[in-house]
Amino acid sequence: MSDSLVLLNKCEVERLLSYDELIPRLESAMGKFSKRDSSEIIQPVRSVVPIQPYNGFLGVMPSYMAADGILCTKMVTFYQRAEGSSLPSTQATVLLFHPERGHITAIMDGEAITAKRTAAVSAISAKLLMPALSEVLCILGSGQQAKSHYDVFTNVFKFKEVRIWSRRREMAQQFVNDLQGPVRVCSSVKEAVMGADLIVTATGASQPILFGEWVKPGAHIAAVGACRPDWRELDDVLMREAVVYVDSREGATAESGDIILSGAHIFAELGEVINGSFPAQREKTTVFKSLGMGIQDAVSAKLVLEKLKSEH
Ligand SMILES: NC(=O)C1=CN([C@@H]2O[C@H](COP(=O)(O)OP(=O)(O)OC[C@H]3O[C@@H](n4cnc5c(N)ncnc54)[C@H](O)[C@@H]3O)[C@@H](O)[C@H]2O)C=CC1
Ligand SMILES: O=C(O)C1=NCCCC1
Repeated sequence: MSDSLVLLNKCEVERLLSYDELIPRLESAMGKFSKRDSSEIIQPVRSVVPIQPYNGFLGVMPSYMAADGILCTKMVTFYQRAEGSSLPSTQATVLLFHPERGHITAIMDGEAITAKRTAAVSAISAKLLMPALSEVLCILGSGQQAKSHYDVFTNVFKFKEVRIWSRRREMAQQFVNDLQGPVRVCSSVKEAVMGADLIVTATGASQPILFGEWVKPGAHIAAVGACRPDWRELDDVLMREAVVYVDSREGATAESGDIILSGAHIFAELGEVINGSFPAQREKTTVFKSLGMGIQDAVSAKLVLEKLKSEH
């Protein structure tokens, strides 16, 4: 393959990015990030431009991973869409640069990267934090993230039961109709989460939808939505009673309404558990508050490019 600019669309990125290869790379990158060695990784907190009239925002997510030779940025927009809108809520493009020369080497779709790397990171949190015997998976939401989370969780783990809830029952039913495996559609969040061992919250909610009183003690919650300082998915009871893990302390304290507004204490970053500097308190109720990190996009994009090059 020559050194010319690589352009990749969503189908190509989806094809080239496998969870098997992505998960170990994300674990390694998050472990390194949590060591805070700026000669290894530079990743500022996401710059966010609110687009108030349309309930959206533009996020810019640069990162530099010196030892891995990755210089990258993602540009992502997120809009709170009306139910049933044909437009995607999350849209993104990832740029890779030549770290030494500074020119752009690849421009690729970031929607598939965002869907897969977010779900893969939640799978890492589940691997470390969900109860040792986890039989019931519950997903709240039926959009892009719900789908990628369903895919990775049912591939990596074995559940006896999978449940889904979505604001409109027909959206949850549609989600299930498009799948192979058995999934129970639930009529309320309470019905969906009671007794669940692993709960994924992947909604566009800005007010709490998941209440601590419904959550089984010891369950693990991978909280993916509510990525603005005034948005919530989880209530104060859950946030204060659970052991809270985050992807980045700086990101979580700047962007997570669930953390900022509840006053919850952040116990550790996932990377600190991966490093062994903080324990995985699997026997307790745990929340992993995910906001998304530039380095997750960077290692995903690098993997996509490596896979492409290996085919030529
Ligand atoms: N942590 C991370 O790294 C990332 C987080 N996200 C966040 O994940 C969430 C889901 O994103 P996508 O799946 O791309 O969006 P989507 O639009 O495809 O799906 C959103 C789902 O949330 C539901 N929903 C919307 N408003 C709701 C409300 N008020 N109450 C209950 N349910 C509601 C919709 O019915 C839909 O099922 C968003 O909050 C997004 O910002 C997205 C990308 C990465
Ligand atoms: O990390 C990301 O990418 C995103 N996080 C929050 C919502 C928009 C996309």
